[in-house]
Amino acid sequence: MSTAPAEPARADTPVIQVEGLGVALGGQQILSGIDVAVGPGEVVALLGANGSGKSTLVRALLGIVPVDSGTVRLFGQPLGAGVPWKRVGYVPQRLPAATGVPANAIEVVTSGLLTGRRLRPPRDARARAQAALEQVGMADKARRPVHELSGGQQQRVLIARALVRSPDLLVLDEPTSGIDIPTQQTFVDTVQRLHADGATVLVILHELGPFAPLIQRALVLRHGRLVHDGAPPHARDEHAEPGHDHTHPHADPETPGAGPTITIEVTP
Ligand SMILES: Nc1ncnc2c1ncn2[C@@H]1O[C@H](COP(=O)(O)OP(=O)(O)OP(=O)(O)O)[C@@H](O)[C@H]1O
Repeated sequence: MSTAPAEPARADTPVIQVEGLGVALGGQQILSGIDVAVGPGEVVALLGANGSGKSTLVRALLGIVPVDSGTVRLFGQPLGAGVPWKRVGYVPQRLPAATGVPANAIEVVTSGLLTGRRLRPPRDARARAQAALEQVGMADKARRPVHELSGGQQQRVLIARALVRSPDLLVLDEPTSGIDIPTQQTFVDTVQRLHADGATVLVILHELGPFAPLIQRALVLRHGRLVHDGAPPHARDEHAEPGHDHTHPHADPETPGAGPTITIEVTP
């Protein structure tokens, strides 16, 4: 088989391009028929009820779970060694508070600078990692073992680990859950700065919350299918209060693509 050189990505090449994506896990179809393209510089929220497949979609995009059907391209390259992974930052869903990770915060953040086979971090890694910790308000905890940190602090370390790469594509799985409000705002400001520098952001959110001013477009999943791709829904005022933790779109399940009438309900 010939191995043609990868085509250089054009400026208008979608950063994320998904066609006919299907994922099955444990014998169960989790995602079906997902088509979506995210262009350079877009900030897109991924919404949907618990179990609708948001994390699975993000994990499939990043090659963490296998794709059963369809294709995924990042920066114009099919998933695999051709993807410029160095340009991708990922913040996974929050770790449980008590993990046995035998590393301190700055070591975890520095690991964000290791890519591919390169096991030696760049010379300025320490300074960059310290600066990233500062951006999430954790500079004073750089040498604290991660397992001694609270769940919210561990999440901030994972965010710093993604930020230290100065990613062109930042993918976040519920990044602000378990983080106090002032820190959430600091983090949103940081994402805003990355966006202003041209980064593309895909963020799974339970509710738009402090991210609302940044979100230009929302994708809503329901039972593993995309039912909305367009304007972000408005939070219902009477439900949009702290302490409410369940989010789901109000789309008719039989009418995919129901459009801007979708609202987010946040129930106690
Ligand atoms: N490794 C797996 N094996 C089998 N089923 C899985 C696996 N991972 C996820 N699932 C199932 O896939 C469905 C979608 O899960 P996923 O975590 O993607 O949903 P989600 O929308 O991110 O939910 P949440 O908001 O609760 O994080 C769920 O029914 C889940 O139980």
